Amino acid sequence: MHCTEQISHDEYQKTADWLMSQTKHRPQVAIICGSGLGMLADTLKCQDSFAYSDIPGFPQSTVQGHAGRLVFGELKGKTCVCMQGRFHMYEGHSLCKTTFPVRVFKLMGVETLIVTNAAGSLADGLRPGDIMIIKDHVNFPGLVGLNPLCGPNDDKFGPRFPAMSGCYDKALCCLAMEIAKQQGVTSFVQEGVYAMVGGPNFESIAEARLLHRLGVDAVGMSTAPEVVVATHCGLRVFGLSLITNKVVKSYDDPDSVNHDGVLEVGRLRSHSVQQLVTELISRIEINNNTNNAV
Ligand SMILES: O=P(O)(O)O[C@@H]1C[C@H](O)[C@@H](CO)O1
Ligand code: HPA
Repeated sequence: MHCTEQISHDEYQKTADWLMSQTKHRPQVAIICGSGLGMLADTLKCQDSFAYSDIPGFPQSTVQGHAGRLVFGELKGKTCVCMQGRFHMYEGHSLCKTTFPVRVFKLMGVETLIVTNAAGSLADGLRPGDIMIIKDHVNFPGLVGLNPLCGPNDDKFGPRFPAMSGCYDKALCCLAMEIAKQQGVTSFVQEGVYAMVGGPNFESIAEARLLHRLGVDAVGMSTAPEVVVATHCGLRVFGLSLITNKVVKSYDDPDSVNHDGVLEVGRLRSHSVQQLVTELISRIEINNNTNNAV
């Protein structure tokens, strides 16, 4: 399923053209909201909003906590587009479909992608409620060939063999840490490595121990394919995980994770996540790459 579906350049372009015919906003920054983090769109001013079901070519969100709405608007002098709801491989979408919006954003002129997610912590120093700035990822599905870039390469988007060594922009990570200092929240903001697993089940204890031994700090079920596609087409990427639970690593630990708990931590930390992302966006430098504006 993942490697056989192909989406033509024209299909991405049609969706981008349709959106640009419906809104006057020309976004420079795109935000993908993780589980329970849809409130990031609430800060946008002068909003134009579209249900995914009304956007030609867009997949549908099926997960609770992912509203399924694309919101355009202004934030601190930047034009943004925000996905209130992302697509996951475990929903049955092909990886081309889960990452479809990223290429549409590229065609609309977006330069910077901000990805957010809910994740479970493996590192002992990461607690529920902490914000982890993603410095790198382990794309487990990608390592076994479940990669949105499988199939014929579209050279108009990027090269056949893109490097991923700098896929999370170092300068943006540093800027976010600096902002965390200025906002006085360093006690719950730190950097780490995110690993994507396929889901939809949470990890077994043996799996959790394996991930821990491999040096993974937090685990989730998304983000890496979006970042791979964004990096391939030259977008600058910033990512953060909201740690919503610790991953159980001991057979003696009676704790157990569930999706409602994940969403609840999102609600509790929404203000801090919003403040960090808002300030980051206000301080991002834009190149005003207008090649795709209509
Ligand atoms: O979209 P994200 O990665 O934030 O969602 C996480 C992973 C699962 O979809 C869900 C589990 O609670 O939250
Ligand atoms: O513990 C987790 N594992 C995988 N994905 C998750 N998303 C939120 N928490 C978790």
